[in-house]
Amino acid sequence: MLIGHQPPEFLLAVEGLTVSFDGFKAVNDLSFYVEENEIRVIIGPNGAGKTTVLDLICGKTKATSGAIHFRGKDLTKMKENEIVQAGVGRKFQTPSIYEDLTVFENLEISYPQGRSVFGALAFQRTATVRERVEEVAEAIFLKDKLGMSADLLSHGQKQWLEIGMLLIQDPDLLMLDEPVAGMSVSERVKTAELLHTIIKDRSVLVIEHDMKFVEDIAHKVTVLHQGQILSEGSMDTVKNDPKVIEVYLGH
Ligand SMILES: Nc1ncnc2c1ncn2[C@@H]1O[C@H](COP(=O)(O)OP(=O)(O)OP(=O)(O)O)[C@@H](O)[C@H]1O
Repeated sequence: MLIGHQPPEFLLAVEGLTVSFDGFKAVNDLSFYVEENEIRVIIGPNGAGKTTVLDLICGKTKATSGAIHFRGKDLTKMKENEIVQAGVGRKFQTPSIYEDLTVFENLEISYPQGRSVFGALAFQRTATVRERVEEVAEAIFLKDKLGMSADLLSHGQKQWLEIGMLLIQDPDLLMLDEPVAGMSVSERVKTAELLHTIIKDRSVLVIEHDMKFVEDIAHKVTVLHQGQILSEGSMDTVKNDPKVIEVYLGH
């Protein structure tokens, strides 16, 4: 080894990850590495294993073999709640916000301190919590909607609110499954802006089919096919890769 040469520091190192469902390998000996402050996008045809990869990272699905290193821990050995505590936040495709609460209350109950033994809603509204709620609301473009009942938000605003509910927990890795599905063009542009702002303090792993959006956000793209990497690199590299055109982009 060269003197003074440091191995690169990855926030997330997925190594040899495999999961079999009744003998079918949905993810097959997969390895990829995400750096600090990186926006990584996973693309690929239907059934490629994209959602399963996020399920494995957040502990919803248990790996058959392989490792997922995150901040010195192997996530494959941890329970879902421990993985959240370790700093991994995951947003699913459908927003799961509390429709009958206001935007403020949705953010407030997601503040980590809210999950105390006294119950999520009973804790005191400290100045710190209010400040943090306002800061997050501003980032997700909902500062002027804090008092609004969440059921009155547009679909895109509900998606942002859910991202906000994860951001308030300050995860080091935020995983988003098709965050701009169903959003208007202007909402997509603002979501790209939001992701570029929030990676100052974290990395983001996104599954997405909207290639314009991928182009706007991705530092690096991983193309999955049949549970394995078909191609990886910059958007330019992967979109000009004949293998990617053949199995995905050409359709
Ligand atoms: N719990 C499970 N049991 C059995 N098979 C599963 C399970 N979860 C996923 N699969 C299968 O694994 C494969 C990969 O599914 P996955 O949802 O990860 O694909 P995807 O790339 O996210 O697809 P899409 O773009 O359609 O969401 C599919 O063939 C799916 O049917």
